Amino acid sequence: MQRIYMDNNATTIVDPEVFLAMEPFFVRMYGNPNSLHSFGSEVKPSMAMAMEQLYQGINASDDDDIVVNSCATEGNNTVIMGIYFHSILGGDKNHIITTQVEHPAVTETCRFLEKLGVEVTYLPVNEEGVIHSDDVKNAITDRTALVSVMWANNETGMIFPVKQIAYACKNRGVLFHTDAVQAIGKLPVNVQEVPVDYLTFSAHKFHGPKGVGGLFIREGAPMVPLLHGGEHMGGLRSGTINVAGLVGMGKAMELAVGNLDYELSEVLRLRNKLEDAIAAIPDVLVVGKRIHRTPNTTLASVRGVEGEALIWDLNRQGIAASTGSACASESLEANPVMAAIGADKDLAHTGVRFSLSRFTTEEEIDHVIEIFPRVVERLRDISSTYAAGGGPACSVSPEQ
Ligand SMILES: Cc1ncc(COP(=O)(O)O)c(CNc2co[nH]c2=O)c1O
Repeated sequence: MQRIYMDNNATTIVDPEVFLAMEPFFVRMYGNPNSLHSFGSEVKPSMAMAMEQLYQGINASDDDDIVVNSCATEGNNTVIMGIYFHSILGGDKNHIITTQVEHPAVTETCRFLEKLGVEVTYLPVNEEGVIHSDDVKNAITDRTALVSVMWANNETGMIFPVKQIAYACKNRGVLFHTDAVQAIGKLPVNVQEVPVDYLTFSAHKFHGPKGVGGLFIREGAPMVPLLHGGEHMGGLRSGTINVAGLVGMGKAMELAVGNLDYELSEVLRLRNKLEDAIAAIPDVLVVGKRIHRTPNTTLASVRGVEGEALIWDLNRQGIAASTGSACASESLEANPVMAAIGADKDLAHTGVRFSLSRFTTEEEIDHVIEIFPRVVERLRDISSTYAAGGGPACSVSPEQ
């Protein structure tokens, strides 16, 4: 059976060019870059080139730092815990601002700090799943140590007003972190235009390898390492660097930026073609206006069909998608994003997310368009909660 991968916000295929770039560093040039002998020194030029690709990819200046780590979860933890040690434990601040729809790598780190006495504001989102920059302005106090707001949401694809938020923080002298995992390779990310202090990303979200990520640190922004040990990354992150991963991430960044026009045209067209077909099904609503979303993502609420049942049935048909619900069962927690946007109790368990990539083909989209309505109809026929015409799923209707 032909399998179709539509879950690129979870992880992506490694671009073949990336794999080729990495291969030598597993089998021929495998030295530890910290070693003084030739096995160590011979890998340094390739590492330097990869770092340059990362700097160019987000338009970072030479005075800024990019710390290579294992993933965005590590990067998010490093920023938030580092601010705790620097500005809260070691300073007169005690407040962090974030949103209700951040990835758990941000929200769970904040919840951990609340146990240590830190005050955290989780800004609510509107029916589209985003906040307004004024929400941040109004939440900042003289005790605020950090604002952390994602560039784009992994479940809805909704894009946050990070430029306005960055300037609002700058004007109040508050440090700003953005989790850019779902923006790199889908949107232009330029840290000269958006004055963030910290920015995190993960290679496996833009066709690089799993297990390597990056943390951008603006010149002058305080940094307390999460991992201590040997002298690596200038003392900002101990641990022998993943040379092959860094080389792969650099190449992936170069390709991601180079394919941005394709992402914003062809991937967008294929996503919209799929979304139009999904939105045409009765009692199905797509979350968020397209103009405010990343070009590859669709989150749909399918009244009367639990998200988990939907993705399992799609999986049986060879189609890999993900649920917008953390889990579908009534007895388990509804998806915080769906709950946050005001979806009613039933709808909070019915989300299905499709996320495309530059490797998604028109034939694959046409196949999903053919299969998806049949899956919905089959599951609704056996649904105990669905009656046709059950009314709109939530307040947001699909927009062009
Ligand atoms: C916005 C965002 N931040 C951080 C992470 C964590 O990245 P990691 O540390 O490399 O794992 C993810 C992964 N998001 C998803 C992982 O699976 N489905 C997703 O939507 C994410 O989407």
